[in-house]
Amino acid sequence: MADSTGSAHEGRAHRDSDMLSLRGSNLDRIAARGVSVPDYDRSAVTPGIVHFGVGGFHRAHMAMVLDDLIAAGRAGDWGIVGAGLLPHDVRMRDALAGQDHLYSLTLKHPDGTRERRVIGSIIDYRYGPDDPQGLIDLLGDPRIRIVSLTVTEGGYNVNPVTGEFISEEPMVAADVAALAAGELPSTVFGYVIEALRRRRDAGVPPFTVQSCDNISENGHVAKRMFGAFARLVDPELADWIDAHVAFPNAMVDRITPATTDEDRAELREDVGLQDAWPVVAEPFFQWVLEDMFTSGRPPYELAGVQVVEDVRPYEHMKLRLLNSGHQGLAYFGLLAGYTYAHEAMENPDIVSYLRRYMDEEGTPSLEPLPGIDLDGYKDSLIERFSNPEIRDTLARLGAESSDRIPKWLVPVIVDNLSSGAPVEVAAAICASWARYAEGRDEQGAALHIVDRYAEELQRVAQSQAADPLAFVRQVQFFGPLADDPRFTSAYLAALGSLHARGAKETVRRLAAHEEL
Ligand SMILES: NC(=O)c1ccc[n+]([C@@H]2O[C@H](COP(=O)([O-])OP(=O)(O)OC[C@H]3O[C@@H](n4cnc5c(N)ncnc54)[C@H](O)[C@@H]3O)[C@@H](O)[C@H]2O)c1
Ligand SMILES: O=P(O)(O)OC[C@@H](O)[C@@H](O)[C@H](O)[C@H](O)CO
Repeated sequence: MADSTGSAHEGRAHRDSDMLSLRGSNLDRIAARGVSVPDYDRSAVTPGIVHFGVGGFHRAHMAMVLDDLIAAGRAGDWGIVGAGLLPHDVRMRDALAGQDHLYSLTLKHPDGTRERRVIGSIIDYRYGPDDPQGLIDLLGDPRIRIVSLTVTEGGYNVNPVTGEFISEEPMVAADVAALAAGELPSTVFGYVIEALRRRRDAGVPPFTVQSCDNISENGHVAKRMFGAFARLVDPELADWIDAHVAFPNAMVDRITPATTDEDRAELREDVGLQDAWPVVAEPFFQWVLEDMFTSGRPPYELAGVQVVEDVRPYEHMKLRLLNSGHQGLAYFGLLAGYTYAHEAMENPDIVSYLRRYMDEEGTPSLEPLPGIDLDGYKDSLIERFSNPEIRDTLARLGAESSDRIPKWLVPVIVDNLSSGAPVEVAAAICASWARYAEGRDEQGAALHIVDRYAEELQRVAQSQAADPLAFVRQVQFFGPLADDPRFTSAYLAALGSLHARGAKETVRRLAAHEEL
């Protein structure tokens, strides 16, 4: 395995004349500066995986695992070809193309230590619109045995109320029409389904579709959504996919904030390395993966992946404690005037209120987790959220809330209402989203809401002075919660307190179990 090199973040200034650009021919010189580099022959690595959605997370997680395995001589035929479909993906195409598809990964420890390495497992990158036929041909190549995804929660096109595929989504409808007319696709659904059709017709075994997104039962969701798209195109193909293509479930975990210019500058100053798009992440890593693959898989377990029969309990633990905990941090934190996750975690009331959510509401909604030290897990979440080096922004955690709250937090509330467990803190988190969606902070400054439904959310939130339940009556996000008095009484108390007393005092009361 390629060892990562630990070093303190020294702030040592490298001069411009000293600067190394990241490319294959510079790897020895980069290694001499204490950064571990791929010590395998990258030209001998052949493609086995096409990954859609090469962002920060894929490069901090799955691509690192493949880099470890290739370095260990166990996955030379599992090189990754990245694929991007959205207009902004040209930036990733150009950044990677300019550096032989290499990039650096920096793990930031809470004590300021950095572990830096160069990852070599991404061997090529295709931006779909440049050459759709080329991408389809690649997906049809028998060497490609896995198509993996980090296309975000919204990328699966699920109607949050019905759980069904949104077939009228314009890009999707256009792709269904394109495939019916024998034209090339443009969405991930179109590429994957058309490639599977071609493989079936050519007698090439199908690839596995391996989701790495933060969605409960992500494999099942992917199977249903890709299946629904296929059914719109060709019901027989849909039946064949249903019978022959594996969609394993997975729980994935590593906090990976968006890369900043400071991260690029730190790399130049500390190492003298010029990387167009480095990745930074926390040291913690977890990947629990269902062992269900259509055409083989890399020996993931040799690189620290937990390959198991049933992922669901782990997924629920993570989505309902970590990701819902992030939602608990984001809106209260932003309203209280914090910018970074670790800054908000310096407020002991925020820590206690989050712990109350995890202990009293997240935990009772979980199924038994034999062999898991749940208290230790929750302690570690508090530590991870508090890591001052990660500089994860509350804005990142609070973006696309309409994809996150319904998938992570609403299920906790629904389960607890049916089991009789408490929902006060989860209802307060919903209220913090509603208050945040009004678009003004407590000083009256504008909040920049990043959400594909931002306009509608803001319009509804601004009507809640007159109609305080308006926000949770949006059934597309909250289902029938507005009809349950146990939920609405807690929600209204929290929303009223946020308006009357502000976020910090509301959190203090929640932490202290005081009336709102
Ligand atoms: N960042 C983390 O801490 C983290 C941790 C665990 C899991 N994840 C999962 O990974 C996902 C991506 O996170 P990231 O930090 O890499 O984000 P990112 O913004 O860096 O990358 C997201 C990628 O997905 C692509 N994408 C988005 N919508 C798409 C669509 N409809 N079709 C095709 N491609 C689409 C984007 O173009 C981009 O390439 C998250 O949404 C989450 O599900 C992230
Ligand atoms: O990236 P998202 O959209 O799934 O959600 C934001 C964060 O909660 C998430 O990225 C966590 O950092 C991550 O799930 C940790 O593994």
